[in-house]
Amino acid sequence: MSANTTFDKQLPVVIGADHAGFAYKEMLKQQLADWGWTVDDKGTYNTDSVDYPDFAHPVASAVASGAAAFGVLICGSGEGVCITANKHNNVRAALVWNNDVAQLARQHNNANTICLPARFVSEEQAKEMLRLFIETPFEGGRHENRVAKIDC
Ligand SMILES: O=C(CO)[C@H](O)[C@H](O)[C@H](O)COP(=O)(O)O
Repeated sequence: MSANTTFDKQLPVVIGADHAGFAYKEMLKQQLADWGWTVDDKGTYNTDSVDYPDFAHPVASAVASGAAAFGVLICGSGEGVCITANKHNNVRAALVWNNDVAQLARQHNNANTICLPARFVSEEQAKEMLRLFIETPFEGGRHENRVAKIDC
């Protein structure tokens, strides 16, 4: 399986998770490295109970500043990290739970951060959704103006 990209491969991918997403983060880090990405891991680094904003904010900051090509966030439902990341201007974090949503988040929303629900999808599903997210380009057209209106 390849992962051709629509993102800038000169930049690292930034990744973060809470305790519920830790195992998936480790698995996805390896997958991203196998696809040729440099990965900037913002934690957490074990399964001790933690607060998801402590990891979602650093990931979102790296995406917002342009230091990262895109962000990957994982928690139990994906909701906490997604809500947190979307507080940052220039971050379009998408909660992705199936393959179609992974593609639509890129095609229609030009999402630059993928949020995955570790407690509700398998590791294989998570990998495939990440691959589709990376490989799917933004469609532009009628979506350009809508995306431009998101930040406030
Ligand atoms: O933020 C979340 C819910 O929106 C995440 O799913 C967290 O991982 C979850 O709340 C953690 O739950 P726990 O009972 O503290 O493990």
